[in-house]
Formats: sequence, C-alpha cells, structure tokens
Amino acid sequence: MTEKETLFHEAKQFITACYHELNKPDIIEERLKEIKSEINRYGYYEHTYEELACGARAAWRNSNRCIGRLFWRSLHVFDARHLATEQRIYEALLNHITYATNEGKIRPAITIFKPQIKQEPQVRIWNHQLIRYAGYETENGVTGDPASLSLTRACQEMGWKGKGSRFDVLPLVIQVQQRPPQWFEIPEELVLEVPIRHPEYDWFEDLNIKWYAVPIISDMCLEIGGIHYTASPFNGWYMETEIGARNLADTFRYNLLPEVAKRMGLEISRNASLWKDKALVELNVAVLHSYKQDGVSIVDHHTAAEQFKQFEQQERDSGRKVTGDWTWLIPPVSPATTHIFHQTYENRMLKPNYFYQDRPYE
Ligand code: HEM
Ligand SMILES: N=C(Nc1cccc(CNC[C@@H]2CCCN2)c1)c1cccs1
Repeated sequence: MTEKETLFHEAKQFITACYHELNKPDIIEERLKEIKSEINRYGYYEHTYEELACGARAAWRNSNRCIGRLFWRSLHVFDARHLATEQRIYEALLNHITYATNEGKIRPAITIFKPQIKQEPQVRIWNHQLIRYAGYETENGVTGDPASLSLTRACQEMGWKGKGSRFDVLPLVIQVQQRPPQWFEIPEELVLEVPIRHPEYDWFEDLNIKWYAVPIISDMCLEIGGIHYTASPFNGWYMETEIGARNLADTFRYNLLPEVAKRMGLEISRNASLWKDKALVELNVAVLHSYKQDGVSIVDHHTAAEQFKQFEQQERDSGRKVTGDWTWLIPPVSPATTHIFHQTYENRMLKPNYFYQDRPYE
C-alpha cells in the first residue's frame, strides 16, 4: 500500500468507529469521501473538533497501562492546532496548567497542537511532564530529581540557570519545526505544590520534602486515524503510590526510605525487619494525608483499583473487551490486595492511543 492508501485505511477505521460511538452513522460515507480527496490532494487530512475529542478520549480508554480509565469520557479537550509560534504555544501550556490545577480540584485535560505533516513534526515539547523538578550532578551526588539530569543539562546549555535546589521547577522547552528550541519559565504562582507531612510523626516535616500537584505528561504522541499529534500534553491526578512508592522512594530517584526508616527507629541493618516496607507505607500515608489536607485531588491505590473494576464492568456493558498491561496496572504497594493482581489482561494495542516517541534531545 502507498503512504496515502495506508493513511486512508487508518482514517477509515477511526472515522467509522468514532461516528458509531457518536451515534451519527449516516454521515460516515460523506465524511470518508471528503477525507479521501483531502489525502489525495495534500497527503494528509484534518480532524473536526468532534473527531479530535472523540479520538483523544478513545486513546485514554485504550491506554493499557492506565488504572484511571473509568473517567475517560470526562477528558476536557483544548484544540490548539492553529498555534504556530513558541510564544503562543507557551501561553496555551500555561492555560492548561491553570485549567487543570483548578486550585486543587484537578480537571483531566489535554491540549492538542499541530500534528506531524508528511513525517515532519510541527511541534515538540521537550519536557517529560510540564511540571517536574531539575536534577543536578554535583561532586557529592545528585541534587534534585535524577530522572531530570539530561533535560536539565540541555536547559543549561540553552542558557537556563537553575537555583540548584532539590525542587527547582524546570522551564518549558518548546520546539517548532526544526527551529532551535526555546525555553520559558513557568510563573511560580501557577505551580501548586504540596509540602509532605505525616498525621502522627511530627518529625516528618523536618525532611523538607514536597511534590507538585498536577502530573501533565507532555512527551507522548497521540495517534488518531493515522494522524500523529506529537505535542499533546495530558493530565489527570496522581495515584499516591506514584509519589510515595516511586518518585520519593526509588533508590535512583529521591531515595528517602533509609531516612524515613531511621527517623522511625527501625532496624535498617536487617532485611527481615521489613524496615523498607514499613517506611514505604508511612511515606504513602504521608502523601495521601498531605494532598487531602491541602484539598489537592489524589487517589489511593485501593480506591483506584475499585474504580478500574467499575471501568472493566462498564466496558463489558458497552460490548468492548478490556485490554491492559498487568505489569503496570498492579500498584507498587500491596498489589495482591487488589483484584487486578488476581486476573489477567490482554495487552493488545488498540488505536487511537498514546505512544512513546524518540526524545528530541539526549
Ligand atoms: C484521572 C486520573 C488518572 C489516574 C489516577 C491515572 C493513573 C495512572 C497511573 C498510576 C499510571 C502508571 C504511571 C506510572 O507507573 O508511571 C498511568 C499510566 C498511563 N495513563 Fe493514566 N491516570 C489518570 C488519567 C489519565 C489521562 C487523563 C490520560 C490521557 C488522556 C492517561 C493516560 C495514561 C497513559 C498513556 C499511561 C501509560 C504511560 C506510559 O506508558 O508511560 N491517564 N495512569
Ligand atoms: N497519574 C498520572 N501518572 C502517569 C501517567 C502516565 C505516565 C506517567 C509517567 N510514567 C513514567 C514514569 C517514569 C518511569 C516509570 N514511571 C505517570 C498521570 C499523568 C498524566 C495523566 S494521568
């Protein structure tokens, strides 16, 4: 098949499914005629807003690694395909951060920028997440988030200067076509953060740790009907284990378990004391307590698993088979206490979906 035939084949599958879901089956034929001539003439085609929103929501529903899919219909979709300059794109990203944060009552949203045209990306956001902490190599180890070392270096090479603290928010890095990337600071007042404290251990706040409220993934590619949206940042709210069992606990991230265990008076020289497990649970208790007390949306892994069970039932009622990646769907804390652990999922890749793409820097 030629490139145009392949594109039309992908478009036909998406348009047919999308208008059946929208209960408008009788406009499929007319719409496919339009798309066929657009592809023949320009080598690509443009989605209507309705198709774009339907595709972005279906892509969430098809995300096999996502435990939060029950709410896929509620995704708010910002159409930013008309924006052509780094400045306008920066402003749209600030708007997304503000809308999604909503003073703590987080609203799931996606902002979709101009798609790739004939294999040429039009917009790329270099950040993994719109809000994430910098990581610095120093003579006595890493300060900040080790996961951000390479992007932090790239930002410094572009002239960005961080304060060098453990929690410096990285600038937004926006690249249009093949122009050099431009970096933009996020105004502090737009970045909601939560200081982590524990409901019983008063010493916990002396650890001086915090985390940001809203996770906004900005480096994945949204593919809808053969069109690749290489810049389509999307946010939900956190499941506490992401922060308490991974970001703050992994030895190659903030590595806080030994410090927490010591302050708990646990015997860290003996594995069998299960000191890591006790420290891990209390770190997650602290994250949940802090976000809830500050009115910032978050879900615990038990509630999230129950919601996912509801999603599975809802999909069965809609006549769709649930696909999933068991290895990511089970939470990293007490996985066997959830129903997910005790069943299997077919890890089939449906489209539309969100895909990894090569980093534009290294
Ligand atoms: C509303 C609250 C949501 C919660 C609590 C949630 C929870 C999660 C969690 C815990 C993961 C695993 C992440 C990891 O272990 O690194 C995940 C993965 C994922 N989620 Fe969700 N999610 C939510 C909303 C969304 C939304 C709005 C989208 C897209 C529109 C989305 C798309 C994805 C994708 C694509 C992955 C896989 C990422 C990868 O492969 O690296 N999720 N989700
Ligand atoms: N709660 C969330 N968590 C999430 C979702 C998708 C991807 C990620 C980041 N996953 C990659 C990290 C880094 C390696 C393993 N985990 C987090 C959401 C982020 C954006 C929408 S929901």
